[in-house]
Amino acid sequence: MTSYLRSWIYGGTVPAEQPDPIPTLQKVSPPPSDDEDGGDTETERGLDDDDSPPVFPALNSAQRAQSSSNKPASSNKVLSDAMLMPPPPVPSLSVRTPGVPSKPGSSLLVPTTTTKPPPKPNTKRGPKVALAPGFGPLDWAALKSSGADLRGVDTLLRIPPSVLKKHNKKDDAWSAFNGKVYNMTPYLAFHPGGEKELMRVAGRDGTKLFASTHAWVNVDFMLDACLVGFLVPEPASP
Ligand code: HEM
Repeated sequence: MTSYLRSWIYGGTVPAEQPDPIPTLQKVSPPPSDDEDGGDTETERGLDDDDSPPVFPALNSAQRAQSSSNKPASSNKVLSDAMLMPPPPVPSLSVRTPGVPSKPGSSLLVPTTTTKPPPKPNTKRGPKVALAPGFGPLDWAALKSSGADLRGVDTLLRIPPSVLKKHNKKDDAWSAFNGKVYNMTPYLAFHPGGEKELMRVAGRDGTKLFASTHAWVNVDFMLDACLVGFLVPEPASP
């Protein structure tokens, strides 16, 4: 059976082992019969005891003829490993050292953000000051909307730097932020950064220090009830 399969697969020429010779058809003439009909029963054809399947493909088929004679010898070769297509190259990712670019121009470059050390937090700002009871942000909001006079002036003023300079005491502390002058005195006890820090800009323009400390704080909203006027250039002396 194996020799038959081999002959089927290799088309008759087996490289390693020679196939069994293909049996040739032998014409068996029926034995002389007494039957006048000429004899057509199974017993008469001699097939009654033969359970073997028919040969496939048939011994005289065109398929068999083609496979055994027409194929070139090279088509029967089994490819060895060396003749096969080589496997794809191993991706360089597996041998890449973290933090070191594998190849210039590679799409697998480490993002520059991961190689830079994180920026140091701003340590220039002082710590939050513990506010006295009744001086929290909500208390300040309540005081602002209470209608109490937090300006100390009857009308908005035009304030030159020389005038601003004079308001530098705790009980009379003015400061300019973005061209607007505010009376900081009522806010001193409410400032989360403490009175001391706030007094650093008393009597002068505090825009720069304010922005470098906490640019996200909305001073115009925080001190809207404390507005006293606008910073103007010094009038020219006569
Ligand atoms: C009059 C204008 C100012 C207002 C309305 C104001 C308001 C505030 C507010 C609302 C906070 C809390 C911020 C937060 O929690 O994120 C704060 C914190 C602080 N402020 Fe001011 N501030 C003013 C001016 C200043 C100035 C001139 C300084 C001077 C350096 C200063 C120094 C600080 C500091 C050090 C903190 C620290 C606490 C923190 O880390 O939050 N502030 N300020």
